[in-house]
Amino acid sequence: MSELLPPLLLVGCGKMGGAMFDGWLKEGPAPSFIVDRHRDSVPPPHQLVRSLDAVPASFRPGMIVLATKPQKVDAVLPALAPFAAHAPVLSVLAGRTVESLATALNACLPAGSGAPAIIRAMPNTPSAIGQGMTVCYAPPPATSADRRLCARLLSAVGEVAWIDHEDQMDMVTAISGSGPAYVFLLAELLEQVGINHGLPAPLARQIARQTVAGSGALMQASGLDAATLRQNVTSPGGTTQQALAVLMAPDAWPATLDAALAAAARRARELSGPQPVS
Ligand SMILES: NC(=O)c1ccc[n+]([C@@H]2O[C@H](COP(=O)([O-])OP(=O)(O)OC[C@H]3O[C@@H](n4cnc5c(N)ncnc54)[C@H](O)[C@@H]3O)[C@@H](O)[C@H]2O)c1
Ligand code: PRO
Repeated sequence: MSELLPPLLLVGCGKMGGAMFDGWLKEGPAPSFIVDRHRDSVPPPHQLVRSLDAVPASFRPGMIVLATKPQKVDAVLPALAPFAAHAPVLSVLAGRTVESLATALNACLPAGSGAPAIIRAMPNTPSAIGQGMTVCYAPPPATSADRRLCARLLSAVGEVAWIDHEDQMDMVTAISGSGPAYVFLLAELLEQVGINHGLPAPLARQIARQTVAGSGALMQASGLDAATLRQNVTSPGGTTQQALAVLMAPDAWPATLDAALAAAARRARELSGPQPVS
């Protein structure tokens, strides 16, 4: 039997925190506290509370996971600080830099406290089914033990990669953090175009969904390059070639995706520091 994941203090259990927690539940973390205003329940032995003030001061998490919206995080830092004095913080906030978060957290700690260990990570929602992709950045004072613990937690919900340069995180966010949304949009558009061209709606939905899901599964199972898999579909002089000539024109998908990812990365940079409360 695999070793239990350590006790967690998860602050924010919405779409992303919830996706990770649902994945961790399959591995069985040690009894943990989940702080969230909206989630209805968590299975025992874990405890759901509405505010950090309800977490016993004696609780010693192995890892604190911060997954509130960037606009909400500064409000939770004063109550989080006593726990952060004893455990590393894994932040999944888009944009917010380690230095900015450390400065804000430090301001809540008693004078003379050591600098908090903060690991910045960008996961994605397929973590809920163990198919996530998380990229991590862990500068000192995070230790190699903190990195190992973080890798253990995140590898329980998918693949993990590390970067040494924090400025790469904004493009990572644009690609793998936001990426599932682009894939789901593709499924939506395939379905809608099918309907617009006269297909029955249930059929359009079925073929769009299974095409996206099956293509992802094939890419993973085969290990082949995406370009090879694309070429395997593209018969010379056939139908796919005609569609790809439209999509691959320089001013079509290449330019559109470049602009879209640049916009997402720009927004991540805007979120690098404390945000106005919304
Ligand atoms: N959604 C994604 O695909 C995704 C991917 C990667 C990273 N992220 C990051 O994850 C974070 C959360 O995003 P989300 O989409 O899950 O948002 P969300 O709104 O679904 O979840 C945030 C949760 O935090 C809770 N919360 C906020 N303030 C609180 C407080 N003071 N006390 C207790 N609970 C509080 C809310 O109840 C909510 O359930 C963001 O920082 C985002 O950048 C999201
Ligand atoms: N969802 C978050 C956002 O849209 C971060 C990546 C995916 O900001």
